[in-house]
Amino acid sequence: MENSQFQQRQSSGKSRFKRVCVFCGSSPGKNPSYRNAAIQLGNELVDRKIDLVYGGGSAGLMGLVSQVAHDGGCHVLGVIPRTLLPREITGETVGEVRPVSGMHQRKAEMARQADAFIALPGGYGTLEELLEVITWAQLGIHDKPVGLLNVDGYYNSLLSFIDKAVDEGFITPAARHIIVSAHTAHELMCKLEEYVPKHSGVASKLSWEMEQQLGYTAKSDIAR
Ligand SMILES: C/C(=C\CNc1ncnc2c1ncn2[C@@H]1O[C@H](COP(=O)(O)O)[C@@H](O)[C@H]1O)CO
Repeated sequence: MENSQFQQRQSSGKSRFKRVCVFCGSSPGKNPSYRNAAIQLGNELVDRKIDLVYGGGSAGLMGLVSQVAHDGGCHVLGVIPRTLLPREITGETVGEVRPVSGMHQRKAEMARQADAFIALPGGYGTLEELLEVITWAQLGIHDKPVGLLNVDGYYNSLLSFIDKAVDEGFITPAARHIIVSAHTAHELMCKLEEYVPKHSGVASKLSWEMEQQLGYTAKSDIAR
């Protein structure tokens, strides 16, 4: 994008993204900086008028980011597998709740709805969601930006591992570029606004068997 266009958007509080998907811990984590980062990310979404899609519920960091975005006037969409719908499991979801039939459908629906992805600190669920959208980008299923909020170096060891995989020839340098990381929500949002994909998907624009299995037959739904 032209630099002047970018500066214009920045100063008008507008973003290139209409809706961002946030993956994050269903636990708050021990370090208060994780909770602060979730709140700051929520505030960034509010400032930039970006809607939120996430895994639903009020648990951990998920609850914080969704509450801040909702309180600030953003539309919040929680995508929840029906089995997790009872409130005693995930807690109350603010905004709109979209029940889906399972975990795979949840990830596909979140991906379809979002223009970009951001991972805050989290555990297995967060890692799985993050690595899946990175893999989909590598394959050319989508070219949406993927951001990693590396709060207090939480993801340093993951990034080192990925760099090792590049050195060892398992990940291409272009695919390494898929991950945009930063230490603060503001810095990350600025980088994502400017992100231009460098990788060339091996099978982009194909009608993906996976999408069909998941019930999304429209080719461009996720790739938009
Ligand atoms: C099932 C239990 C608690 C409720 N847990 C979740 N509620 C909503 N979304 C969840 C839950 N667990 C995982 N997710 C999804 O994965 C990410 C968080 O996983 P993590 O392992 O905590 O990092 C999150 O982005 C959600 O989409 C009782 O055990």
